[in-house]
Amino acid sequence: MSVRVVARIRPLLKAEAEKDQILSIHEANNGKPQIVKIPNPKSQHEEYSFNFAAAYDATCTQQELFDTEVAPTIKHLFQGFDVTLFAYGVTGSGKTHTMRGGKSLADRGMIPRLLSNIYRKSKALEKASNGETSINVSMSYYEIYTDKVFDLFEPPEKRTPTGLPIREAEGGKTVVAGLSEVPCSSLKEFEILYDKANANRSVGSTKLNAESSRSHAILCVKVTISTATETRASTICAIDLAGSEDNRRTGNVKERMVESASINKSLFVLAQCVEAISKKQSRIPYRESKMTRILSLGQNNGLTVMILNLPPTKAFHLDTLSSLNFANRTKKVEVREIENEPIFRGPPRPPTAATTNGGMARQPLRPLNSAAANANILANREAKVDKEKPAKLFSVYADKSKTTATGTARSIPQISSPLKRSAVDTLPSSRPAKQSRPATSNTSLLRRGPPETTTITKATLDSLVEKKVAEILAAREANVAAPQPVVQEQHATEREKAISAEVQARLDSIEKRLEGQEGERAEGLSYLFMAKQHQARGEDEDALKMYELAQPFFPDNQKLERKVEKLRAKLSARRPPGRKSEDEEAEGMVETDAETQPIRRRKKSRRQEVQNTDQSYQVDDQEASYQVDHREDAGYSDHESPRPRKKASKHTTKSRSRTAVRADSPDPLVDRDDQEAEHSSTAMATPRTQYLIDILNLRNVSKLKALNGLGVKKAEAIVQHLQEEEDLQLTSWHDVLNLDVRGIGKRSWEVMREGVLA
Ligand SMILES: Nc1ncnc2c1ncn2[C@@H]1O[C@H](COP(=O)(O)OP(=O)(O)OP(=O)(O)O)[C@@H](O)[C@H]1O
Repeated sequence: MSVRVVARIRPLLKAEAEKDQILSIHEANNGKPQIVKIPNPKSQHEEYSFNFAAAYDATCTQQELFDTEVAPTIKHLFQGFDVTLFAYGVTGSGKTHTMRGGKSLADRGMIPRLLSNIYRKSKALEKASNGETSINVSMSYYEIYTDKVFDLFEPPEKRTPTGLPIREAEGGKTVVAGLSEVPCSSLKEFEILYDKANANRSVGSTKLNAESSRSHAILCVKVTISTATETRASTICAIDLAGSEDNRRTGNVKERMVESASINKSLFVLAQCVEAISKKQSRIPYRESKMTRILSLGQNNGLTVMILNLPPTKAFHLDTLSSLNFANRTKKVEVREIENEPIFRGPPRPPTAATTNGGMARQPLRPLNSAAANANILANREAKVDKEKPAKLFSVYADKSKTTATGTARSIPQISSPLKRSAVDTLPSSRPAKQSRPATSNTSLLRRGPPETTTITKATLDSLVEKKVAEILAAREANVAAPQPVVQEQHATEREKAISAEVQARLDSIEKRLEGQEGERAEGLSYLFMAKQHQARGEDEDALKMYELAQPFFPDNQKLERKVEKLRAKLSARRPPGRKSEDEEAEGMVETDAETQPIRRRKKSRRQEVQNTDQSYQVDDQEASYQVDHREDAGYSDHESPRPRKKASKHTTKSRSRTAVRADSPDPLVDRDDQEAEHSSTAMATPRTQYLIDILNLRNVSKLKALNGLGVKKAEAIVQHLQEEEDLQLTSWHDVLNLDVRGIGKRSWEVMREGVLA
């Protein structure tokens, strides 16, 4: 099934005038309001039509939106399906209002209403089953701020600068390691917890929104239903994305610009992912931003609902058009509806450290041997007895149940992830997903049991660490999960069980180093992405600022230095720059830099096409989509909101392949014609190059074989060559090209590199 996309137009704000409204909602052929119309910014008498699953105008209340869009998903949640609910839109369009809402009963957003509903349904089910069914609710809440993940249940002062690492888990899911998961058994508890966590969220003031979210916030609510025979857990994730921003209008200062660059970059990558999915491309660039890795749109299982928030006025004209185009593509993204499997109970066995630890957000349940399942159930029971159940108080919502005392967020027991290895690690957990954790935590960094007392030699330690690093690199290379716990549980050997705290500490430090480097580089790359976007729109001053911000991250990059010099010269030669007209912005093509010329040519010819099809703005879904996509190609792909560059169908082969390389490259520094930047021995390796280097340094035939265009013989020849040069450690692309392996030339290395993330 596809992502359900619904549009919501927010009401006019005080400072906005009625005459400036540009959006209207219309009925589709089925008589339901589903169509959003917006004028062509260049020709007001023309309109574009976008057809969604539903469209809500400014009169839509929070209750109405919840009843029609969110409440139906709760049924699926209780049936064992995961659900993703996310709000998308430009800054100030109403995302936070929709998801979190205000304090009054009527203003409450989707999230508090969702929780209210979950608790109400849980109580009804428990009651109807005469106590045979028990339902536990727990949650994690985190933000992605400047491409780093922070636990919102932790106070900001406890944050580490690099944030929490994210990892691939089973089934391609992405999980955040070290995240708190907090049991929360009543609406009142939730309110306290949620308010406190929201106070930790990064919010700032811009000219477009006094309380602008500077981060993407992700709340994951896990509902675990246990009966006498089985336990099943499913998760609903409610995501309030930060909005894209036009920094000429936000009035952002340097700090805000940094946040903005990161927000825009992640949304840009999201748009690229959606485009790649809708075009059924083999490579979806999820990995280029943490938000897209976590959201994994199109990779996640379960229902996905996107609420497209739209500001009604023409001040946001181009942004709104961009959002509508994005949403139009998103509705074509297919998601798999896969039920989380229950865990059946079997003969009991005592709980082990691993079965009472482990567990991460959105971890799917997997069938297990009954012993493992039972161990956890036993642990759950014990946990229940031990745990002081927080008192409940319902007063605000329509929930029927009544309780008396209130708890505070502090009093809520907080189960920290096993990855943190805190004191609570030894506590039994109520999380059934942990049943699927291995009894031994030896072969994956995702699992960490309490320190074993067994002593092992330094050589063993080194070999274990090496093995672990090799696994991480292999998992990255193949873009798949690390070896799976269930299998490991069955095949664990005694020696592996002896992994000690010392090994874990060393692994931690290696991981931290890797994550830290990636984080810094990602930040630098986000400036480059922004710079490129600005430059493509002819916003040279902003582009220069972004390039300058990127410079410290790429200190020896001559290509970047040349760009900065060139832009400075261009700007100083220019008269004082005036603001461009909206028409020019829509064209987005005032740039004279050779780099953007292919796009300018493309747009011109496409604009021509639009002229020929202008008369047919159809309401019909298919046609509307076609028209929109078609027109979007005609010149709306480069306005404020980040958009991927489009491939042209009417170009020479040369220009097409050039564009394709750009779209495909994760690194703006390595456009095909710019590769000298990487060929320099001092340049930083791009992610793909780095992966290739890592694999080569491992000297592992099977990992090399997995790369594109490389047969066994060549892989063996490379490894043999590297083994002969025992001390050789490759550090750059230049080193790779200098390898003198028979039959492997520059082109072969390039093909291998391209195959790394494909
Ligand atoms: N449906 C609505 N009804 C009433 N007011 C709304 C509605 N939607 C948005 N608003 C108001 O519009 C303003 C901007 O909304 P909000 O902060 O939710 O935007 P946002 O999209 O989350 O922005 P950002 O991305 O900058 O965080 C707020 O003052 C909010 O109260």
